[in-house]
Amino acid sequence: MTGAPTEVLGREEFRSRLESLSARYWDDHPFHRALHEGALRKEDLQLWAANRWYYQRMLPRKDAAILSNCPDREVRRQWISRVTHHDGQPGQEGGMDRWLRLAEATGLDEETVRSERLLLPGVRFAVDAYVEFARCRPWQEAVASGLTEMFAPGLMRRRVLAMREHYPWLDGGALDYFLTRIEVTGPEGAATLDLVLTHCRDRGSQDAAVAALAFKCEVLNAMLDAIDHAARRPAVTS
Ligand SMILES: O=C(O)c1cc(C(=O)O)c2c(n1)C(=O)C(=O)c1cc(C(=O)O)[nH]c1-2
Repeated sequence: MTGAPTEVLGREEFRSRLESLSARYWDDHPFHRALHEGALRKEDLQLWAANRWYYQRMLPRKDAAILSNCPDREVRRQWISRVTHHDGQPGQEGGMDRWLRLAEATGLDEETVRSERLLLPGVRFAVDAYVEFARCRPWQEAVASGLTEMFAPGLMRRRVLAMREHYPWLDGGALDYFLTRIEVTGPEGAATLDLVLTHCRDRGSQDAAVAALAFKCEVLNAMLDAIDHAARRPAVTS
């Protein structure tokens, strides 16, 4: 017999296929390595912060797209906190504000970040592809694409330690974005995994979930490729 396998994966096998994609995560990307080794110049940090701003800004819209595609009330009740985490509740600060604080600590002013003058085309294309994926694909796949969060807590912890050590000129509130995310990302990643394991019930949707997570790893790496390329560009001498 030929064709794709159709046997449904057991929960543990499905989980381990998803987790095996940690090998394609962006933790070990050369730009992250340089960031964590203290090898970045101030202007590289600025470029990184200004470009990741676009990711941060689009995350709640990505999550709102998932909500709009999801017919399951219980899932929507659970998912909506991702929108409010980044946007903030009325009158309160959200993740986007904390990211702006980090960007300002690198020496950028808020207007420069918000104007997106420093936004690289490669980062825009990658982030837009992620949001478009959430708009167009079944909600289970879009949720699965967010599973990179399973891999994020350790990376964020390492980053906070490394940034304190190597970039001590960043002021006190600069790392609040990551300190807040570290608390949230672990439980969110576990809840997302449970949703995917529960709601992808046939082999087709299980394979699609694995492919969605691989796609998301590509989105993240494409962002850093673009930033790394721009940051390391040698100065023009003539
Ligand atoms: O700093 C990081 O390395 C990192 C990675 C990721 C990720 O793995 O997608 C997210 C975040 N941070 C993050 O702060 C965040 O809010 C977030 C949301 C999502 C998502 O796909 O919905 N990923 C991530």
